[in-house]
Amino acid sequence: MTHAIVGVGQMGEAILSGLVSAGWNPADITVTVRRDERAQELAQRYGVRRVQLAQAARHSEVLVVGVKPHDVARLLDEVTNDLRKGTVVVSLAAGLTTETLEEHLPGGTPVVRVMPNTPALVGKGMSGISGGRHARPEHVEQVRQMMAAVGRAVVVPEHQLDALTAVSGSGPAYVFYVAEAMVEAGVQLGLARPLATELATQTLLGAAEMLARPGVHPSILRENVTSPGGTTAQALKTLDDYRVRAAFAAAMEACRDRSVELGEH
Ligand SMILES: NC(=O)C1=CN([C@@H]2O[C@H](COP(=O)(O)OP(=O)(O)OC[C@H]3O[C@@H](n4cnc5c(N)ncnc54)[C@H](O)[C@@H]3O)[C@@H](O)[C@H]2O)C=CC1
Ligand SMILES: O=C(O)[C@@H]1CCC=N1
Repeated sequence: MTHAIVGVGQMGEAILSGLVSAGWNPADITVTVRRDERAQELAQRYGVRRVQLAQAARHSEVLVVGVKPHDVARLLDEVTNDLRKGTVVVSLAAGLTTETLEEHLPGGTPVVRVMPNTPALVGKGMSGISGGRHARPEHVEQVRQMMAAVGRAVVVPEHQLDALTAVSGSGPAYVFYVAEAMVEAGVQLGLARPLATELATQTLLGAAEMLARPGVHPSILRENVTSPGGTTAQALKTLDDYRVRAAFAAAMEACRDRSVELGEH
């Protein structure tokens, strides 16, 4: 019995890489990909075996569906006749509800919806997890353990997954966006690009580690950097003048709404 990943793109590979780095035996993981070169690449990089979709459906304990939301229904329809009774189907797709997923699978199939993020690649992922109608607590726990191997994983009521997507699923992109903005601004100020990149990256890394310590709050950490009448106060006032906080609220609301919309089709 294996864990199968069907559709190994950005997110599927991040989870695969995280699991192998966490010590999972590659022999226990199969991948289903369309292109031969991709199969060879994944075999070389992680030591995993490629299987056809029907075989993944027949022999896996957990089948992770890592294709784009609009490809999920077609894939589940293809899988449904071969699916082993008891296989837990895991969807990574933004928006798609467990109810929709269940409609494309044999009655009684345990379905677990996961909203991961790409830092799973480096073992620092953050996943939200919800079980469908036929997922028993042990199925949800099995998936939680898989995602906990590549970072942190929380079980949440399904209606919260759209909002969770806006914070952690899409969140790494906001951080990369901030990193880009800081690097470009540093270059504008006359710093060489490699130096600006090193300064911004190490600053984000250090700040994130400080945030992750128990009992701290972002507001206190920010205050600790902000000397009265000093440089940071000027920078933060300018961010407020540009309504960056409001922009985050609007961006994350749009993200949540798009997740809901993806689930409606
Ligand atoms: N990229 C991210 O940061 C996150 C993505 N997700 C979700 O993960 C899923 C995948 O997203 P990405 O990895 O970004 O997309 P991607 O486009 O990088 O990967 C999807 C992969 O599925 C493959 N594929 C499509 N149909 C297939 C089939 N029938 N058989 C085998 N392979 C097939 C494609 O060739 C591609 O490699 C999406 O549903 C997305 O909503 C969730 C959280 C974060
Ligand atoms: O942009 C997307 O739709 C996916 C889901 C969360 C992150 N990436």
